[in-house]
Amino acid sequence: MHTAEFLDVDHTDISSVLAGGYNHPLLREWQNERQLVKNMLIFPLFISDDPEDCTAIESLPNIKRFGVNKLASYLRPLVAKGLRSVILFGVPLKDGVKDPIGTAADDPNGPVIQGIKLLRREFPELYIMCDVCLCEYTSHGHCGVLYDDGTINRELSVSRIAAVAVNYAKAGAHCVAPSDMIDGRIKDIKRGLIRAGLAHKTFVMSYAAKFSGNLYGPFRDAACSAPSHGDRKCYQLPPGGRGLARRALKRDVAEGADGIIVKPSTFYLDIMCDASEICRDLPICAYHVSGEYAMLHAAAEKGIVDLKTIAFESHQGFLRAGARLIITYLAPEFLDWLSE
Ligand SMILES: NCC(=O)CCC(=O)O
Ligand SMILES: [Zn+2]
Ligand SMILES: [Zn+2]
Repeated sequence: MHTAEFLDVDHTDISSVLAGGYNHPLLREWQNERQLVKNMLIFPLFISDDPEDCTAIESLPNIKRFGVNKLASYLRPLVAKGLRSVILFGVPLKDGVKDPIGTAADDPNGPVIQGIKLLRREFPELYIMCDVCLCEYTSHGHCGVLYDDGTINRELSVSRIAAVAVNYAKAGAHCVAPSDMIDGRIKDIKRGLIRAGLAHKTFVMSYAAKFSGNLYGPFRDAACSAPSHGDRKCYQLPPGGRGLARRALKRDVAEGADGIIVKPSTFYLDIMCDASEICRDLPICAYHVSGEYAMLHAAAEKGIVDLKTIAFESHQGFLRAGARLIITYLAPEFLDWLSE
């Protein structure tokens, strides 16, 4: 019979042995440059203008759209489990509320302003962020105000978006997060907040590197915000545009952004890494978007991945790439997993 041999090699190369660095569960935790913890999680909330709304979104498993009367009872158990922050998206459902300039975005009786006030009252410790964009509220579904030829009117868009941001801050939002990607809005929002006497207590979180792509579909179902014509490729970044993202990051830091969002997350880890280098003094936030979330769920349902394992693996990747915060639809699951 053949006898297996062991090769007698010189073992003096001690630096080749890495396993001793992670052979114990505690060591594997020590190897994390950043540990995923509950205070990093920001949970997106869709609030509609039907106060009694409680609608499941088919393409976004486990996520519902709520009216203001249904929000508190849904959130209370999550806050009790350690949820520290939410980001609000308004969804106007009523006929005739959308117009070319997104008037409904900061309607004092609209879902976002009413939602801010309710959450501040019901959950004094909860940090309230507001997505700021016009696309949910414009009749054409674009993120800004348009010229007659359908292109973005930058000046009008930015001044409208800045007004909306200031009105959210006036209503009590702790943080405004403009997601429109129209040039120059950070500067104008910051100036508007200073003029309103709110800049010292309002965090401006810029979606500085938001890429146009195929991952926002379920969100558009939830927020009813698909553009009625054209696409967003002239203001959101092209997926290959790493250089453009670096320029946008530098620009938004120079305009006074307090924090930076990279969106989507999984396919843009190089951008997160760039952001943590370019914006090293600011917290970087990854946005694990609706399409990424829906894909993980679909793969888990098919038995291709285990949801919990893949959730930790993907979100750990964002932290490794430089993110410190994560906007994620998986926040409720993570609150349970991190309590185990
Ligand atoms: N401003 C938010 C989006 O554009 C979409 C996010 C998502 O797909 O989850
Ligand atoms: Zn938008
Ligand atoms: Zn958006």
